[in-house]
Amino acid sequence: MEGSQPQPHAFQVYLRLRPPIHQSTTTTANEDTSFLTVIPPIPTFPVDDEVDNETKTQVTIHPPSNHRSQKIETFSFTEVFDEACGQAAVFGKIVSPILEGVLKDGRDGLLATLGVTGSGKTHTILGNRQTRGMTQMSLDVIFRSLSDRISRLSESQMDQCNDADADIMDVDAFMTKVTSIVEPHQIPKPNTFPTKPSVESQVVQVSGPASIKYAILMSIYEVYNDKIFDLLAPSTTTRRKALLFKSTKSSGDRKVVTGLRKVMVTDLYEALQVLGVGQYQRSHGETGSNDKSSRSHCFISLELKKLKKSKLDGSTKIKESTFTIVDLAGSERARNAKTAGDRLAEGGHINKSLMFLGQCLEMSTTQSLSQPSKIPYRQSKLTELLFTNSYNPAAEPQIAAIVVTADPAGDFNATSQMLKYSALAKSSVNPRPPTVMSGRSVSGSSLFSHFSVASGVSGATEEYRPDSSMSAMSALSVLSSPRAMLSQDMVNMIAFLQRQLRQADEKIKEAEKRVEEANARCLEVEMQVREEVTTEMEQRIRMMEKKMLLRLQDQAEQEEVHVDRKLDILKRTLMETNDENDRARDLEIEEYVRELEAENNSLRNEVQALKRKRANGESPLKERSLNRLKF
Ligand SMILES: Nc1ncnc2c1ncn2[C@@H]1O[C@H](COP(=O)(O)OP(=O)(O)OP(=O)(O)O)[C@@H](O)[C@H]1O
Repeated sequence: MEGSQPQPHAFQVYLRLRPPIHQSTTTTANEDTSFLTVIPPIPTFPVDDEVDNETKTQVTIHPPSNHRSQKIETFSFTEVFDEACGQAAVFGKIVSPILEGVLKDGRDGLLATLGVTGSGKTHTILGNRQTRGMTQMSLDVIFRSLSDRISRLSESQMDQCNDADADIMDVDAFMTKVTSIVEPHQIPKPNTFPTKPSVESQVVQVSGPASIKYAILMSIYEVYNDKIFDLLAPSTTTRRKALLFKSTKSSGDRKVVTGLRKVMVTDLYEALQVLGVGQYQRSHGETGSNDKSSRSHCFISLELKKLKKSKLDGSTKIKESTFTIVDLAGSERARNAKTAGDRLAEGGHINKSLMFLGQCLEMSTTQSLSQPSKIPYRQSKLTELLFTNSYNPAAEPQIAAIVVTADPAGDFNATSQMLKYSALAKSSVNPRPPTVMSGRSVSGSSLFSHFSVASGVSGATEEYRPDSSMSAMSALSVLSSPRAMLSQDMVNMIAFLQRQLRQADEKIKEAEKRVEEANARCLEVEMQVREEVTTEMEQRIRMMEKKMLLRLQDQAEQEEVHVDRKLDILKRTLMETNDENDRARDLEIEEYVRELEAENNSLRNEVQALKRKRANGESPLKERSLNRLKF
């Protein structure tokens, strides 16, 4: 499964310890000021032939007794080089494999040193008066390996491979130009560079027909206050022009430093001349921590142009590979460095860029190389320069190594901080207070002779008892004296701890399996309960529906009876109303009839009376009354 594979890391990260140089006047020869211990390789049980039992990969740091945290931390690296390791050993283990990749496979290579100020970064990269650094040894190996294949670029070839607006120059023209600006005596002479250690045995066999040639271009630049400056283009004015880091037409997605001066060199002597100019031009300064402290991140770039002539049309195909050597400025604490003004501002820029580098390194140990977008390397010029080409998706990733340098007797806080973000893995333990074990109290002198480990989820506790008679005090002195040789007892104890860890691991896995099974069972039960609840609910709903229907029917019937009753009342009321009306009308008619009859009677009487009067010959007035009656 892809996710479970260990992720490839952008860098191999090595740790190199600096030997003590100046014995403090207040420190006696026996007094041990070191807070750092290299853990001897743990023998594998049973002995595994494939495991390199000589390679040291871990260190522990023990805080000074007055430090607020007494946590003992362990850091893992690709390999740890102790104080006794010289330049040749470091070169052989770290740089030789990179050079093989560059010379044989045409890959890009990167070597960088990282560490607190004064921890030995520049010493590793450039050496000192007596010893060569990785740069001189690399140049020596490159020229020895390519010897009679070294060539110069023709004008047209220069145009062909100049993708970054570079100022490509022959070394003679370059030295003439430089010495017209800089006093020649100020530039370190190549013959003052040491010749030791020798690298004759490290020569890389380059295969292919002898017609394949190589041209070598050298450029040196620095990142100072987050700006890139060319160290091979000395200026007559104090104002230097910063260079751009960008992608060009021919470089595609890959970013390159544009406008750089690139000097064509054909042998070690010429290369050392160019290196001398770069070293002279680099920003240095005196600080409280280092009297010749690097105040910038210096990049030395060696471009190998592989020239292959076509037999068909005589044109030259150019394949490029670059080996970049980086001497980073050291992180520093202003209080220790006793800096002010420009130096303080430089220190701020240095620390900031190193903080970003730390973030990128930490993330690159947890991220897959296939997810480069998640590494925040665009935060500073330094991280962009270091990481952009490591993650170049268009090309094979470069072979990259970081050498973290540390002074075991230097600044504890700064060094532990540096180890924290550069280590490939880390763990820590807090010295434990007296513990109650198996019903017995373990305290004081027996704390170290009885070592307890809670094993796995069951909480069972196993005890470690040393085979030999190592006393609590001697165990204590081993733990507090990092430089002391670790006894067989300690090795046994570590092996015992490893066994315990393995057991705990197995128990954790078993417990995880059980939790998974329990989860599955829970899920099953949950499904069953859900089904039962659903069925019961459906039954209840059906019953409720039935009840509701019956109640509605009841209601409807009652309504009907109620309405019928109302209708009856209405009918009755109507009928009663009609009867009363009829009776009233009849009475009225009767009354009217009676009135009419009365009037009739009175009229009849009047007619009788008139008739009688007429018969008796009475007046016309009386006749008129008679007419009215006729009418
Ligand atoms: N492995 C070593 N063997 C011998 N001397 C060493 C070693 N490492 C460092 N030194 C010496 O320690 C001193 C400080 O080392 P160096 O200048 O390389 O530190 P640095 O990490 O580059 O510091 P800065 O970041 O301030 O430039 C120098 O005198 C150097 O020669």
